[in-house]
Amino acid sequence: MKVVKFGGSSVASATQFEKVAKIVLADPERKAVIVSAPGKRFKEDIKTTDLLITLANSVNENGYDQDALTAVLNRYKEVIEELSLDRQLLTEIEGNIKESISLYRRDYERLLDALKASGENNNAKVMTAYFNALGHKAAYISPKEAGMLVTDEPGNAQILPEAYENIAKLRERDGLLVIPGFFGYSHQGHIVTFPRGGSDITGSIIAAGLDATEYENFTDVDSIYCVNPTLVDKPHELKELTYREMRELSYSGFSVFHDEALQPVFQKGIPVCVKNTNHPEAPGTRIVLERQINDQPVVGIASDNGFCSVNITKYLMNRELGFGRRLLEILEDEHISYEHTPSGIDNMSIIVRSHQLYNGKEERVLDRIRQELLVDDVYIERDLAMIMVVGEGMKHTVGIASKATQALAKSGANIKMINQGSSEVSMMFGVDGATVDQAVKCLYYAYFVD
Ligand SMILES: Nc1ncnc2c1ncn2[C@@H]1O[C@H](COP(=O)(O)OP(=O)(O)O)[C@@H](O)[C@H]1O
Ligand SMILES: N[C@@H](CC(=O)OP(=O)(O)O)C(=O)O
Repeated sequence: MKVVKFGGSSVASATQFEKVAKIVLADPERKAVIVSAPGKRFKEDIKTTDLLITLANSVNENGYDQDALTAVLNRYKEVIEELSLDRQLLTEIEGNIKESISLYRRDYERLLDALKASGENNNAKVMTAYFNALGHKAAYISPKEAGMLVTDEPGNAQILPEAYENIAKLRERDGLLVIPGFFGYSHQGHIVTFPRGGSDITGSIIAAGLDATEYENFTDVDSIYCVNPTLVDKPHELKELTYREMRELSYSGFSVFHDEALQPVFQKGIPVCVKNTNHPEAPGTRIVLERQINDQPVVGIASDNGFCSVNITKYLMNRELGFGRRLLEILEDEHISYEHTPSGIDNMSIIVRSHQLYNGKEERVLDRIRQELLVDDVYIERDLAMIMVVGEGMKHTVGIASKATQALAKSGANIKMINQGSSEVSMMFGVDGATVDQAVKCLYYAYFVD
């Protein structure tokens, strides 16, 4: 039994729906179909999720922006009309969106989650109607019916362990199961969405719950490439990656597969195959527990912007018991998660995502560090980018770091920090945000071309 997830680009238009049906029906093992909300049809297009966010932002005491609602409805209208589906579906979609607006009008966080979730929810209903119209038995399964229980954190849901037992019961159901991605329900009865891009997470949870033999993730590229294909022309295709490699790469910028989507399948050892809806014959990339390490120690180079570093200096920091703990406690108190903590004997840097330090939080954190830890100096460095060089083979290969530092020097990027975890599956470099693209290109040439 396979679980198949189709990303936003794969369900963006009637033509894409036709490709999806062809793919699903070509293999009787494909049992559960997870769909995203309609994504971009062309480069400048706007994803339905973003249209829904605009709609949520327009809601006030007096109503909402009718144009914003029309923009959302048009995405479904186009598909319903072109596939000659029952127009009643569109009326239901409109009713469903208006109901969410009137229910949550005074609670922005819940409204936002309910509207964001409606993007995938309504698309799953349209997809089910399409399978039925083609004469195939398919049922729309709401995340509530599937028992997708999640934590009650709007926009940041995490699956609860009891959800897996609920999902397992779906194995007995006949026909295709069409399940909307991106959200679940909390014990409090609220719709709660996963982080952006979270339909990948739903697919992985359903695959684990159903004990699938494979999780197929259909997108708009033939495979996962060794660098972001928008940065380098025709980079190397990756045939196979381990879960650990993929986790590092997706966390660090390979947006093709959500990093939080690996845990559920990893725990069950279910292989993931990333494939192209527009070219399903291509073998795609398999993500597995172990792979044969070949003579290519580095498999990928990922990068991400939007970090900042809180740099702290205190003489004899190394002798002060509990310094690190108290510093991290301040961050915990302020609800800030950190990414890396490179350190020296008298200094420590905490790398955090910049969006967490806003609305006066930055000043409060600095003041607390000064007053509670009596540091000699503390300041924040913004606009940092992190580059991650990843590969299971790195730990057995001499000279990986020197190759990287030479390539970074050649690119003109100034290395602000280097971090290598004990797993030795990755090496991180912090550079100025403005220099990161050129840096990645030079690293790509150093490891994959030269
Ligand atoms: N290393 C990479 N390999 C393949 N695609 C990548 C990589 N890094 C970033 N991407 C981007 O990820 C995109 C697919 O992800 P996404 O837009 O989320 O697709 P979907 O619509 O299927 O959810 C690709 O079009 C590509 O631009
Ligand atoms: N539609 C949601 C969830 C998702 O996973 O979408 P996509 O498959 O288009 O990345 C988003 O845009 O975040």
